[in-house]
Amino acid sequence: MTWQRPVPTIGDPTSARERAGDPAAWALPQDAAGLYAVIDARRDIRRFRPDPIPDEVLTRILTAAHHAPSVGHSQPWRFILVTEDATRERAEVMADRCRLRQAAGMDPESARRLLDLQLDGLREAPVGIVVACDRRTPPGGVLGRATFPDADLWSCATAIENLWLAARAEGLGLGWVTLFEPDELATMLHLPAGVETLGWLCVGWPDERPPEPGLQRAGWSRRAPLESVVLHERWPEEDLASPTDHRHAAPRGLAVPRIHAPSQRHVVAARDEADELLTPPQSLGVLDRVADRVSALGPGSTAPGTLVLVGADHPVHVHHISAYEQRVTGDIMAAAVIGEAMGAVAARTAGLVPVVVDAGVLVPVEGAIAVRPAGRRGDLVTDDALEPADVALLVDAGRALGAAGSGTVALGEVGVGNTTVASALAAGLLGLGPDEVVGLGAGSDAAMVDRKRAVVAGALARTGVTPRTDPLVALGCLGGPEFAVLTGVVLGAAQAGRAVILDGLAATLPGLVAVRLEPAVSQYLVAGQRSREQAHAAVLAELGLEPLLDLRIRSGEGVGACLAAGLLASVGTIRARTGRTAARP
Ligand SMILES: Cc1cc2ncn([C@H]3O[C@H](COP(=O)(O)O)[C@@H](O)[C@H]3O)c2cc1C
Ligand SMILES: O=C(O)c1cccnc1
Repeated sequence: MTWQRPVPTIGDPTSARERAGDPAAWALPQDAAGLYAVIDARRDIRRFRPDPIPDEVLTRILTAAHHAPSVGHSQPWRFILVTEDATRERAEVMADRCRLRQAAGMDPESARRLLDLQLDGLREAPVGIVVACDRRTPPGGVLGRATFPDADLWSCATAIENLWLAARAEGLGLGWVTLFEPDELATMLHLPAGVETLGWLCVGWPDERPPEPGLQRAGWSRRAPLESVVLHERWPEEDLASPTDHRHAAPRGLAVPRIHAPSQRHVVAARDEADELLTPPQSLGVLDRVADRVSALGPGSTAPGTLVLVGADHPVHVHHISAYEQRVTGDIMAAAVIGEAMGAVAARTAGLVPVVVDAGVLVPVEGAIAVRPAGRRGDLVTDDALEPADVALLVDAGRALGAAGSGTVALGEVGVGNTTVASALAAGLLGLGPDEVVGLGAGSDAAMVDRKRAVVAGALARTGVTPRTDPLVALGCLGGPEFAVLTGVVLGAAQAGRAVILDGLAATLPGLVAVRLEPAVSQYLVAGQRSREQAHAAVLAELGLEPLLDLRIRSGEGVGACLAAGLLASVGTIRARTGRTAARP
């Protein structure tokens, strides 16, 4: 039956249905015209009347500044109000010194114009507002600053713009002066280390009412046409110095057909639908985020599909980097064929069909799909893992496997010694050192961990793989057959519109390789779990994925991915069966 929608009494009362019905209803039509008029009429004011600014007006414009956006809501701005004559006079002297110094380095015409610029506002304006940014919180501690450490300064700049527009609406003039040595200004105002200024704002009743920007009227510069600053899709080719100017060189080698992310329309539709359930929006947390993304792939996309379990042996085993003999790989694969390996059992338990692929197990696995490399196999330290032709072949075979079937695709791997391979590949793809990637695998002791690190270091030194290396080349140098086949599985599944559920480290790296080849693949990836392997967290972070399970799983074989697939399927069922709500009649 249909239930009345529970409307929250706090926060956002609107429903997805209302928002879909009138996406523009958030507008403030009665205010928009005024806002545009103020933006248009804002000027940099350099001449001021000495009349005081009423306190309530000053408070209003400072409030507008304080309501600016800030990175991670850090509110790093500080507004130092300067009214003492002595300080304002010293500031003017400081600015004059800078002006002369800067003019000395200019051509005579530009210098003359700079010298003609009015700076008297520093002394004339009744209030100086020095905007300072308190940068003493380390960037990593502020949401959004770890990646853009200067975002705190930009936040302060947005506060200045708010202040400026509010001042203009009040009829006040504002001039932003940056002709200072920042340290000199900071010293004068006793700013502590770690607090930076963005300059001095002269604020007061204007003694000029310029209809156009002063520098434009003075012939200094003109407003560029809008078309010259709005670019479409990417930086124009003709402006790049050389083809190698691209920061991300297109991967060469295998031609990969383009994969498209699900359309934004479908993503929003999936979220709209979830919003009508008789539960608070996004109440299932990470599961809801993942289910929204997967549901956008179409009906049945959260249903359990297949576990593609790929096994291979590794020449790197000669370096004594696994606690187990190589023949274990074949045993586990044989058990998988008859449904007794843990991964195969986990798949069946979650309603997934196991597909067992022999990608180069020492002794061929009877009953498995054979996709075995034909060429040389190397130990990473003295030779590449795979020849390029085999990489291409294995990726292509994986593609077909990923595309076959419906519902989710879970990734699984078996390969004694492959956590060493996975660590080397992770180090190459992420630019990390051996200490940051090597983990315990199926059970290493300290001496074995040391050998694993030495192998990774040797492999990196020999191949020189970096995050810029063509990812397929990296697979050949540092990967292995199961990594190549699973990369193809990811590409094929994404192309077929199926969600891919990643497992542990070795069954997550193929997701990263595929994303490097085709960025849109990321929209199809689900992190099933975060395993115990050291590098796994870094790889998931690079993919921007939050795992569904974080249980220190170290089974490999796709067990974690299958458990997560079951969870995701449950969420699909829960969503399908939970009552729908409607707006109040
Ligand atoms: C009985 C057994 C079953 C496994 N199933 C998966 N793995 C897991 O451990 C192996 C990688 O660890 P390392 O790099 O330390 O050798 C891979 O086969 C992986 O899937 C297994 C390991 C063992 C021993
Ligand atoms: O991270 C994993 O998936 C893992 C860890 C140990 C052994 N095999 C796999």
